[in-house]
Amino acid sequence: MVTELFPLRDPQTPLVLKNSEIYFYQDFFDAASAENYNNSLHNKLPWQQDSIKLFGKVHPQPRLTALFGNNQKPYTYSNITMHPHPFSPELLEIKKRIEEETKEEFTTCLANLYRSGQDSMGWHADDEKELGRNPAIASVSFGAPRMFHLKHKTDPTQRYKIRLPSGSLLLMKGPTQHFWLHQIPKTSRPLEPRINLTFRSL
Ligand SMILES: O=C(O)CCC(=O)C(=O)O
Ligand SMILES: [Fe+2]
Repeated sequence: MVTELFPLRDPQTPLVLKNSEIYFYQDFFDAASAENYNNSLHNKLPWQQDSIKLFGKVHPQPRLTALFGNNQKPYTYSNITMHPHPFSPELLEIKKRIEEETKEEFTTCLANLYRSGQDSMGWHADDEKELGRNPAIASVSFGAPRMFHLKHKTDPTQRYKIRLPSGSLLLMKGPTQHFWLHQIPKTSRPLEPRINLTFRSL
C-alpha cells in the first residue's frame, strides 16, 4: 500500500517517516514566480538527453537534463558523467532563496525536464560518494504537478507518495538517502511539462 502524504501546517517540521529528515514547503514560490521560472527555464536552459545503460542495453534517458555548478566538479550518476555549466542569474536567485530558508549551501544544481507524463525517473537514492555523508538535497518543482514516491530500502511496509505542485520545495537531509529510495513514475494522464531543480553540494 502506498500512503499519500500531505503538507504539514508548519513546513519546518519534518514529515513523520522513520530514518529520514524530509521537509515539504507546498508554496515556497508564489504562483506568479513559479509560472515565470517555469517558462523561462524551459526556454533558456541548455537541455540535453543522455543515454543510460540498463541491463546491458543503451536507452535514451526518459527526460532532459542540465547540470550547473559554481565549481568545475563533474557529477556522475547511473554511469552518466555530466559537466556543469555556470549558474545563470535566475538559477542563482533560486539557489539563494533556498539557501536562506534551509540554512544549507549548495554548489551544484541538476535540472530535470519531464516533457510529458511519459517522462520519468526510476527508483534511486542520491547517495553518490561525491555528495558526502547525509547530504542535503533541495528539490524545487515548476509546471505540471507530479507524484514523488518514497520507499524504505529494507522495510516493505513503508511506501509513500507526495504530490509536488508548481512552486513547491522538498528538502531531504540527514539519513534519508541511506534508508530510502525515491522515484517519479510515469503517468498515462496527459500532462504539461514539469521542471525540477535539485540543489546539491559537491
Ligand atoms: O523530479 C524530481 O522531483 C526528482 C528528481 C531527483 O530525484 C533527482 O534529480 O535526483
Ligand atoms: Fe533523486
